[in-house]
Amino acid sequence: MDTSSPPPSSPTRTFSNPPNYSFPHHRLNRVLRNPEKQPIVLVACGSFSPVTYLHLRMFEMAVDYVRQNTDFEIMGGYLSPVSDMYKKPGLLAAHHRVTMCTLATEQTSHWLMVDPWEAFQSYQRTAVVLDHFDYEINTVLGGVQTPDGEHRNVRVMLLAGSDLISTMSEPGVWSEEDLDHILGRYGCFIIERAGSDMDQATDNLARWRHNIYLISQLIQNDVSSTKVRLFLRRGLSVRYLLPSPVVDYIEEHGLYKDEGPNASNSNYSKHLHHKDVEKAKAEDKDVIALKKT
Ligand SMILES: Nc1ncnc2c1ncn2[C@@H]1O[C@H](COP(=O)(O)OP(=O)(O)OP(=O)(O)O)[C@@H](O)[C@H]1O
Ligand SMILES: NC(=O)c1ccc[n+]([C@@H]2O[C@H](COP(=O)(O)O)[C@@H](O)[C@H]2O)c1
Repeated sequence: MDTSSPPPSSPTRTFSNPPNYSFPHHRLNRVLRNPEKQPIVLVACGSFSPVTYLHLRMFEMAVDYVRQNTDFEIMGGYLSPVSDMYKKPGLLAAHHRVTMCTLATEQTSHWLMVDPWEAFQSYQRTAVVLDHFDYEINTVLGGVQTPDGEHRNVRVMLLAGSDLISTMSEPGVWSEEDLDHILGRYGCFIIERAGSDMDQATDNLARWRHNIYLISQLIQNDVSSTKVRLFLRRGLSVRYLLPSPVVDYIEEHGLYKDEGPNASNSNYSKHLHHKDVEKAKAEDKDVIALKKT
């Protein structure tokens, strides 16, 4: 899939919703605690196949960073699982991924939510996904209020790992207009990821530096969905790497026993990111190590 085709500008954007869709906002905080702060919402886009504790930890790391280093106040956090049309290897059907994310957020967090908007329709670029959040929160819901009842617009911000941000310097993956839209208009928090150099990842994004917040992982965690899928294929335990309800769901439905529908997807591999090549190499090494045991 060519993920870099040029966007329409957001003011004229119209959004197509999946059938029976309604924007989840049951945990969105609608009143700022501190009127001096700028209200923000965190959005993590990804495969979440399956969701891991690390995906959830990213939000908690962002909370600590925001409190200690910024004048933002976080009003809510969303996981936005990608569409099946993304056709990434290992991508399980959207209904399973959305259910696992919902189990994880509803049962282990009191503030995170899952938005199934992009999951249940054609592929939507990240710039469009952020516009959708902006539209739902600021236009449809009318933003948030200060304790005195004054209206405030919420700033939508992307939350991502440094591997994702490093793909922003790879030709053909993101369009320049989308980068300007995502990093110029919205901004992002980048979580350090083992094996991905944060400085290198952001070197080519210098013009948007003021909108890019780098968050170091003080406790290193390199759990990835790829490794979890590998373990499951090999019949190894993944308990305590993922929330228990997610492990139970995987077991009940016998998920990830084989490589999945997009295992040798040449369409995706045309745009295979550098990080995926590295992951595939690491996975090969892990398979060899596991075979020896
Ligand atoms: N260990 C990690 N450290 C930092 N960020 C991470 C980590 N794992 C995932 N992320 C981030 O979480 C977001 C969602 O990622 P995604 O679901 O595609 O995860 P993934 O674990 O990289 O998946 P896969 O292994 O299938 O490629 C991305 O922004 C990704 O960079
Ligand atoms: N041009 C784009 O909008 C673009 C390009 C690459 C990845 N992404 C997004 O990044 C997320 C994670 O992708 P990967 O799992 O391939 O790293 C997905 O939600 C995907 O839609 C968006």
